[in-house]
Amino acid sequence: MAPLFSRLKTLLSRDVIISSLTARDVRFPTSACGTGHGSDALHKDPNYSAAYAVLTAASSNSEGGSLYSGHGLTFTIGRGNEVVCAAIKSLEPLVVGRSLVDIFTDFASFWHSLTCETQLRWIGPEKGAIHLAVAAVINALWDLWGKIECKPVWELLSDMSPEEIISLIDWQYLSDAITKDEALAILHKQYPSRRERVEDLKENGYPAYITSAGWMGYSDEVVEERLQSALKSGFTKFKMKVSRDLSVDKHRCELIRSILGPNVPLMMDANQCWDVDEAIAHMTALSVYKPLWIEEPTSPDDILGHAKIGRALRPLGIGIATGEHCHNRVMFKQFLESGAMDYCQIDSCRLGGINEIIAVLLLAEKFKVPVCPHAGGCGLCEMVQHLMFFYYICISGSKESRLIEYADHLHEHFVHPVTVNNGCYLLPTSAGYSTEMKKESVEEYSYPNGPAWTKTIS
Ligand SMILES: C[C@H](O)[C@@H](O)[C@@H](O)[C@H](O)C(=O)O
Ligand SMILES: [Mg+2]
Repeated sequence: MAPLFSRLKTLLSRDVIISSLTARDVRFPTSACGTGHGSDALHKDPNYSAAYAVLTAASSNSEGGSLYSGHGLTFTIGRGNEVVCAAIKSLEPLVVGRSLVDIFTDFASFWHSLTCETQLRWIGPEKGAIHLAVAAVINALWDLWGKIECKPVWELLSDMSPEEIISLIDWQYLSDAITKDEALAILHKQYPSRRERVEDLKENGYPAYITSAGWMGYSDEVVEERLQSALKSGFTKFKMKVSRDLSVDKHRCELIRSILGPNVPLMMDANQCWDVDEAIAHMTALSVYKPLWIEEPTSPDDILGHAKIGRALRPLGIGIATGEHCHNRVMFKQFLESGAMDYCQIDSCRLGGINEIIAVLLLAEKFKVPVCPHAGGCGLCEMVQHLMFFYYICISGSKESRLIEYADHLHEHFVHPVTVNNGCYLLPTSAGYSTEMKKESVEEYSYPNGPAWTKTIS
């Protein structure tokens, strides 16, 4: 029996079960009054939202209240939230009544039981609203586990042995690209030096780039003001949105480069707005502004298209970044194996939560593609910090070419929001996955009956 699992059995008896699962539809009116927050070429009016899953755990033998609660979420940009909340409710019979010890000591089987339930899998499999719902539930379980162990999730993961980490993954569909032995070798390589990297993180944090200075809907004045303030607070790397309109993009590039200078790293994000050949033509025209990468240049499902764009743009010094809409490990496997992705942008709740994300982090390491996770949104920064700290400590062993995205929105609604100082994420110390939202925020922004919405609607 692995040490972590025996310790878990001393902390919890088998009769501690999941006693309830609720889904709350929490939406923030970020697009109200045409603020432009979060907007891009295709998503012009996002209302950043969380399909918020709350799990409670209690002893099945007592009348008493719950012992623990875990909070998880998946990110949507508004109306889709109702579909994901309904999908979370559909998972309830697979979750409520299950023993926590059974779940955590064979987490891969539990994960598989959610993604492969014989009738629900038809509306995926492992994609779309049902997979987002799995992510919310799995994220809530990790938050719960961290709280039981009194550790932030990055630390819970980084204290696991390579074998324990491997046991979290559902290996189905992966064996042609990475074997368990190869994954173990990656983890064992970094094992002896884990402590050094924890110390480094405590001292220096982890470098971030900022997105929220360059949303599509911002006026020139707002872009300028936000860039200046980001520079002042210590950011040194930036991302801007690009669109189908080349003259608008050139104008914004001129503006942004005039403020940042020619050499500050600048990323561009097209949010899927071009066909493959259009992407090549558009980015060739923007190459004078020296973007480090072009993100989501075309359909997120078009692996061969990304490969073609990459072949055309790499000679111009532009890499291909994608992944925020890449819905499962099988898609990532193909992107990585075919050289269609230069920066791997896992999303903390597009994939089915931490268990599947670890599989992708290991795949990316095997194919030597740096991971720069998608964040921002609502609660994504809170989650990805744990994933990147774990990735650095246990898998990559290096910060080179690997950045965490940061956007400056909605952190105030979380009980333990991220702390970013001088352009770097700092190590979180509170137990769990940083996913718990403030009760008053959940009430205020519950859709459609929370005061924030009744005021807007009436
Ligand atoms: C609608 C959203 O804000 C997206 O524009 C955002 O997630 C973006 O793609 C990003 O990379 O941060
Ligand atoms: Mg993006």
